[in-house]
Amino acid sequence: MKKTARAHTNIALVKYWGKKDKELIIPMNSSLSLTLDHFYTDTSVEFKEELTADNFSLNGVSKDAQQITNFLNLVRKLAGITTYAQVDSTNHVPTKAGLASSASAYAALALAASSAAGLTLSKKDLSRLARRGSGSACRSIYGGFVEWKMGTGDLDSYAVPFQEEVDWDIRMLAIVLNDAEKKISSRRGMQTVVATSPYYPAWVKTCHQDIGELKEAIEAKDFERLGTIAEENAMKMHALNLSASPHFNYFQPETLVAMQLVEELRAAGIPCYYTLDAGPNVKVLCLEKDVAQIKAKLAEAFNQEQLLLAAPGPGAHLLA
Ligand SMILES: O=C(O)C[C@@](O)(CF)CCOP(=O)(O)OP(=O)(O)O
Repeated sequence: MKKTARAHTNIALVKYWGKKDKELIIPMNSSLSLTLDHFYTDTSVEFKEELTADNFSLNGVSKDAQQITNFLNLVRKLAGITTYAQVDSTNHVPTKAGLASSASAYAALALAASSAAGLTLSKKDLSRLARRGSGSACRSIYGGFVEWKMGTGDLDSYAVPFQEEVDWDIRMLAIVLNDAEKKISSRRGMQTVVATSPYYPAWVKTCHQDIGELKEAIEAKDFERLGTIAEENAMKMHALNLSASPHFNYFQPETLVAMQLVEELRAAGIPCYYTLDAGPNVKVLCLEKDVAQIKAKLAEAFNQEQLLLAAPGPGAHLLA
């Protein structure tokens, strides 16, 4: 039976940037993210006896299905089936531009594939399954503020909702600088820093502290504190990249221009903070009431269609 699921991407405020176990995708530290409404993936899966291999299409274009097959093998094992599947995915996320399209993609695939295979997984087990596709995907099973508890292995490394109903006018304004493929994949980037950055042990320690303080800031609705923690955590993550060997970074000239404009806005009294992932895009954390002024300032360097506004979004759910 064909099943279709929708999952939204999430942006980490305390980042996942390094694996303890590459095969099972166990992280070196816990992370905490905000699921967004604007960017999502719709994926349908149908297991069909007549297929002789898995078929995969992305945005209507047939793609290599190897990664999908590796993931579906986990589902087939759980369900005790050997049938191949037709998988069709539509991404409403600028692909591979650091907007974590893999997060929404694998969360939607986990839900659609497990449902189509006749499984009714708990959200915990759905999060564990999504994690095997892409680490950050385990957080997109839930909406709002979500914590990925690092755990020690496959059984206890999964996301839990921290605050699914966000009654706060917090917004994320993504400045899409370049929706081309990013230079260094997240997978390769984090592998390099774990192996070579002298700052890596300090990163793990600081994330543990940041998560505790971030939770306090969310509970207190202290936006300045939340923004400061998120912005500084992102900079610490990118410091790992700059201190790796070979060093690398995801910045483009426009990335620094965007960061500077946000700093000028803050100096003018508008609370807004930036975060960056494995791409040149800058995401501005702000409050609904300040969006117009922030967009006006960013217009100094970017046109309006580059500015994508997102609010807190829902967890993964079946559409059909
Ligand atoms: O989302 C975050 O916590 C921070 C990042 O987005 C980068 F800034 C990491 C995303 O890594 P992902 O694509 O999940 O890696 P995978 O497990 O190797 O597939």
